[in-house]
Amino acid sequence: MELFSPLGVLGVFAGLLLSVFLFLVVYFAYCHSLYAHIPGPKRDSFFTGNMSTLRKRVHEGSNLPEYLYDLMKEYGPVYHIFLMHRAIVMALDAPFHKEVFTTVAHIKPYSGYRYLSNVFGTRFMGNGLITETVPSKHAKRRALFSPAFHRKYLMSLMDQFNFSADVLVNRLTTIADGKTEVAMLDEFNRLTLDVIAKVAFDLRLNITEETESPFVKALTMTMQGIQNSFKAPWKEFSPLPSDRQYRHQVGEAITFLRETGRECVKRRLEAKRKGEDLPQDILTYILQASEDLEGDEDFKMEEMLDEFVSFFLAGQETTANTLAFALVELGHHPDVMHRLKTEAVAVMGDNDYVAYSDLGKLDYMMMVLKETLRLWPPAFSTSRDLGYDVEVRGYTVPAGTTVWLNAYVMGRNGEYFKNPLDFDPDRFKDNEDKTLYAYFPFSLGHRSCIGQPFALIEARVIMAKLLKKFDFELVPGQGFEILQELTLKPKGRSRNYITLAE
Ligand code: HEM
Repeated sequence: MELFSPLGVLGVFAGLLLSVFLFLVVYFAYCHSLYAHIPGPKRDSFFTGNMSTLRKRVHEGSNLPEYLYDLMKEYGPVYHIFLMHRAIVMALDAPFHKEVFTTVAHIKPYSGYRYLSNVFGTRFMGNGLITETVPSKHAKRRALFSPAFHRKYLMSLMDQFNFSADVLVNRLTTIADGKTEVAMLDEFNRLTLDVIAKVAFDLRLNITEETESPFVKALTMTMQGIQNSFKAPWKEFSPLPSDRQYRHQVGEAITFLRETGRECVKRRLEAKRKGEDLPQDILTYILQASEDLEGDEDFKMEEMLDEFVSFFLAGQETTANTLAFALVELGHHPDVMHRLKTEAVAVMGDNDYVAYSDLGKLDYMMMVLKETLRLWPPAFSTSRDLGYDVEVRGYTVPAGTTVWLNAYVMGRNGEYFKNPLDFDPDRFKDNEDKTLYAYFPFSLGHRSCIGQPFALIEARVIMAKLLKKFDFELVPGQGFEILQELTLKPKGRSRNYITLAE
C-alpha cells in the first residue's frame, strides 16, 4: 500500500485518530488516578465524568448547590466530582477554607471566570475587579477601590439609601390593599439597581417608579446570556441561525450596558477636565484606577467599562435576592417577623429616616440577615486553583486542583451549625467564633466582597423602613424552592400581599 494512495492517507488519518484517542485515554486515566484516594460519586462515563448527572439535575429543576449538598450527605466532608477529566474537590472543613481563602498562592481560576469576562464572544466584565485572576494586578486595583467603601463614605450615602427606599415605600403604598400580589424580588431588584446606579455612578435610572427600562432589559438579557454560556457553551461557536441571532442579541445588550457606562465615564472626565468638584463615588475611583494603567486611551476606557459593569452586576442582584429570601423566611416565621418589626419601630421611633447611628441598634435585623445569608447565599460559590498540595482530613488534594468553596453547602453543615436547616437568627448571638471560615456568604480573604458593608447598610435601611410601614403576608404555596440563575433567588419571587401597618 503506497503512503499517498487514498487508502494510505486514510490509514495515516486513522492512525492519527487512534493515537489521539489512546493519548486521551491514558491522560484521562492519569487524571482519575490522582483523585482515586478521595471519595466521590461514580463517574457517569469515562470521558464526561459526572457531567451528565449534573446536567440532568439542573434540567430537572434541581440545582448545583443542592446536588453538592446531597453529595456531602452521601460521601462526607471531602469528596470529588469530575467534569470531563478535571476533578473538582469539595472539602467542607473550616481550616481548609481558611488556608484556601487566605493564601494568595491559591488563585481564582481563569476557566471559571471567563464566562463573565466574555459572554458569547462579547467583552462584558473583561478584567474587572471580580474577574481579574492575576493576583498582583487584582491587589493593586483592590487597594485603589477600598476607600470607596470606607465608613466615612458609606455614612454619606445614608440620605440616598433612605431616599431610594422611600420611593419604594411610596410605590407600595399605592398597592397595599392586601389583595394585590406583589413580587417583592422584582421590587427589590429595581430598587437596588437604582441605588447602585445613583451612588456609584451618579446615574439616575428611576426604575423603581418607571418599571419599563431599556437598561433593565439589557441587564436581564445579559444575565440570561451568562447563564446560557455556562449551560450551553457550544452556542458560542454554533453556526445555526437561531444561535447566531441569540449571540447577536446578547452582544447588543452588553454593548448597550457598556455604552451607558461610556457616557458616564465621559461626563465625569469632562467634569474633571473643567476642575469641578467630583463626588468620591466608585466612578471617581474607577477613573483613578485607570490612570495607573499602561496603554492607550481606548484600552483604558475599555478597562473602566469592565469595572462599570462589574459593580453593577456585583452590587445589585445579590442584595435584592437577600432581601427577597429574608421576606420568604419571615413569612414562614411570624415570631421572627414580629420581633423584627418591634425592633424597627423601637429604633426608628416617630422618624421615617434610618440614621447611620440607628444601624448599630438594629441588632436583631443584622442576625436575621446573617441567618438568611447562611441558608440562602445568593453568590453561593467561588473557586480556587490550589497553588500547592493541601492536606485535609487525611487526604492530600494535589496542587493544580480546582476546589469549590460553597457557602450554601457549608452553611448546611451540621458540624458547624446546630440544627442547620432551622432558620434561627439567634444562633448568631454568640457562636461567631465557631462559624469562622465555615460561614462565608461574602467570601473571605483578599477576594472577599468589597461591597459587604455597603450591602448590609442598604439592606437594613430598606428592611427597617418596609417593616415599620407595612405588614407582609406571603402568598400561600411558596416554600423554599430556589432558582439558580447566575445567583440564587427564591423561585416564587417572594410574592406578598401588603397592607399598611397599624
Ligand atoms: C448581600 C449582598 C452581596 C453578597 C451576598 C455578595 C457576595 C459576594 C461574593 C461571594 C463575592 C466573591 C465572588 C467571587 O469569589 O467570585 C463578592 C465579590 C465582590 N462583590 Fe459582593 N456581594 C454583595 C453585595 C455587593 C455590593 C453591594 C457590591 C458593590 C457595591 C459588591 C461588590 C463586589 C465586588 C467588586 C466583588 C469582587 C471583589 C474582589 O474580587 O476583589 N458586592 N461578593
